[in-house]
Amino acid sequence: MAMEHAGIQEQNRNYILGECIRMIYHNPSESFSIALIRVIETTEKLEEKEIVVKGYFRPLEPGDRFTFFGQLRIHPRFGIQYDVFTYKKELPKTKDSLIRFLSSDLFQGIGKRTAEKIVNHLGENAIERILSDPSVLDQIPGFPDKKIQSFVQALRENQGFEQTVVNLSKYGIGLKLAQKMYRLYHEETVQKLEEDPYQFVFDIEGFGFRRADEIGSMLNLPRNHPMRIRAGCLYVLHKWAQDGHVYAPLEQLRQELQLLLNEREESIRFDEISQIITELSEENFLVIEESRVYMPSLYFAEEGVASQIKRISGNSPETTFQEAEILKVIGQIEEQEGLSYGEEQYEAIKEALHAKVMILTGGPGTGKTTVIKGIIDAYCLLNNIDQEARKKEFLLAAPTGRAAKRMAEATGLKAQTIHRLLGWSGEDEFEFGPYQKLSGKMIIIDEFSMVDIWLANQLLKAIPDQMQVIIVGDEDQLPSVGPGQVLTDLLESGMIKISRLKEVYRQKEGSRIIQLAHDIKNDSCTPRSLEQGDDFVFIPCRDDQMGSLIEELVQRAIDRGYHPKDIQVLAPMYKTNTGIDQLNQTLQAMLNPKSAQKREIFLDDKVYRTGDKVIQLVNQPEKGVFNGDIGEITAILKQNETEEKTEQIVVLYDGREVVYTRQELIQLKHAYCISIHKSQGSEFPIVIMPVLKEYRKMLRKNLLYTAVTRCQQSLIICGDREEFLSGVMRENDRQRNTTLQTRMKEMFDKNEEDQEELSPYDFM
Ligand SMILES: Nc1ncnc2c1ncn2[C@@H]1O[C@H](COP(=O)(O)OP(=O)(O)OP(=O)(O)O)[C@@H](O)[C@H]1O
Repeated sequence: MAMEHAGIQEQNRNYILGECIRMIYHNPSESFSIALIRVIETTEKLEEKEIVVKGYFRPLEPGDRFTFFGQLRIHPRFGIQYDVFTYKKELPKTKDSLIRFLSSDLFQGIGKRTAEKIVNHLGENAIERILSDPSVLDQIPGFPDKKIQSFVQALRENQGFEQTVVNLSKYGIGLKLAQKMYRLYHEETVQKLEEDPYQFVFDIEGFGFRRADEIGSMLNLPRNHPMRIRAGCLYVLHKWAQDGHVYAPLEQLRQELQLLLNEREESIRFDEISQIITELSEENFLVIEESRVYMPSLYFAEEGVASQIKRISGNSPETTFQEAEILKVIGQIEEQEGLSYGEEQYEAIKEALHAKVMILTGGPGTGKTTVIKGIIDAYCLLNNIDQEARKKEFLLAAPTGRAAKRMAEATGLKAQTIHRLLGWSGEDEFEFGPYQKLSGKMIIIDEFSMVDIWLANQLLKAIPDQMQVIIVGDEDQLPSVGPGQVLTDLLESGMIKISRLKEVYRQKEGSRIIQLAHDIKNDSCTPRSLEQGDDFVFIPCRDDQMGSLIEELVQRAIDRGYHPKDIQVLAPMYKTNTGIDQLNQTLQAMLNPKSAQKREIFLDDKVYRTGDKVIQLVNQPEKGVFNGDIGEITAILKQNETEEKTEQIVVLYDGREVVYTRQELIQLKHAYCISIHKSQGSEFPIVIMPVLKEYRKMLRKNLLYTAVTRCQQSLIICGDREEFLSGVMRENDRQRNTTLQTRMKEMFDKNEEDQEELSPYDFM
């Protein structure tokens, strides 16, 4: 930000005027470029005659002259480079060069004579004059309107973005953000910004209220301008949603807003703020209910979840069974599976057979997956459903690909991500919803703690009246990334049948991992919980020793016969000294070092090579890969080796190959170490988990619980014992502002008082 604001005083900034020798790299999707230039003139302390420039700019042609404004940096591997903040194409300045430029191939239909006329009439800054007011061309004799139009268009295309970049840099806006803005408003970007900088807070991700506010000040917009207060209000509300809340308390919203708006000792009054909040609610930009303020999409999603659950619960299951019949089939299944269900497990299966909507909950290893399989088997035996029909009658889904895969492995049936099940298009559209419902007899959704209020609403809307719904999850896991705490609220609403599993089955004999998980859950973690066991060890270690300790631990696991993909390092933060990024570099160098046999491809400062373990960062339903999927780069193909004549990177996910273009590489990250948030819904044989002082602000009960419960066989926590013990005592961020519990009660009470009344949300 400090650097971006340097753009405001362009005159005083250091620059390099240079001529492009050649492009080294260009990523079209982000317009990220690296080029080698010859230095013509510079104010930087630079002795080199050639330098690599790097930043978000379009590809340059050899010979193009630009002035680059930026900062010199020493790259650890590539030496001295120039990080470009903004740049300016050097327009031809002399009369002759201007005529040559305007009559070049860039501008169809402009010959030398017309170019001369333009320059004679408009002078040496003809281009700037035409761009700021194309009507100046009316003065040119013999220049027909049609030709003017196409010329101005071509000139704008050629100069527009660069011109916009230069103008935006006066407001401290860097190239990357300028590109996003330009994509939306093209040549009108600067005009739009100068009319209403606050609008961009909502239009453009990464354009914060504070930035808008600074620009507002530069434009001398009054500080109590309604646009400013409105943008501030929605901004504060968005922040609450980003923190997981469904609503903000009105009083707190007002106070935060007043603080935000009066940071520079303005005196925007409470009543002015209240007035704007009322207006926004009248215009449906927000919803006020009693003393709570909601973004409309969140308000309606909550209403939707409550009303859909009421709708689905309103019917009875198609068939019911006698206890004796159930006992008989359970006996059969127990024999077949070679186990004996515990009391709670048996009750859970029985409840599920008869419930319209039920939640199956319990900590790790309590048998949730075993019970899911039991429910399906019992249902099929009781209803005479054969193996083929099973595939149609049960819908199995989970929020992540990994969790869905585990369900599929456990049940032998197809399981998919919720997004895929609902036919998500990749935009905001779903194939299945209120007008086209899913079909089948029963839906089972695992890892429900990860489902936010928006997705829960979307899912429930698509469930037909007759379908039985089994929601499975552990409320002590991290809450959903998106707003809401749907699982917790549904559990506490008292309106849904719940089967709680408490007895632990996994590694029953002396598993320290499971013991530790339960100690965390029950707030009874002490130094004894960290004592060594067959499957657990805590290794004390200083922050600065962590990198080499983790290398050593990984090496030891490999020596014991584990494959690197079975070993997962989990950490909470990306950018710290021993953050995820740094650990990935260390582990990549150790597990998949550079070699003549391995191809490489660079993205920004990262190198990806064949054999690298990578994680997918976003949902890509059309390719069948989802956020959190982990795979391995199996091939890197050059342009001339592919039919499409593009560079390609092939990643293998559980036996399935997915092809990425170079532009799509930003969807991947190295996965030797991944974030605990991204590990939700996955399990790994060996988990190594650093716990350091530098992670302190992230260390919380539910984060550590989630990490510990990802481990199947061996858990190694290393670092600071005190940080771990105080982290597990730090209350998790479960206290999210939501009203789902109340809505469930209201909705169900309404049902009892007036069975016939339908809520408008039944149709949403
Ligand atoms: N009644 C039982 N008798 C014997 N073993 C059992 C029983 N129930 C579960 N198990 C075993 O305990 C282990 C954990 O069970 P399961 O995977 O179903 O639990 P879970 O609650 O789904 O765990 P997680 O959420 O951690 O994946 C499995 O190895 C399973 O075979």
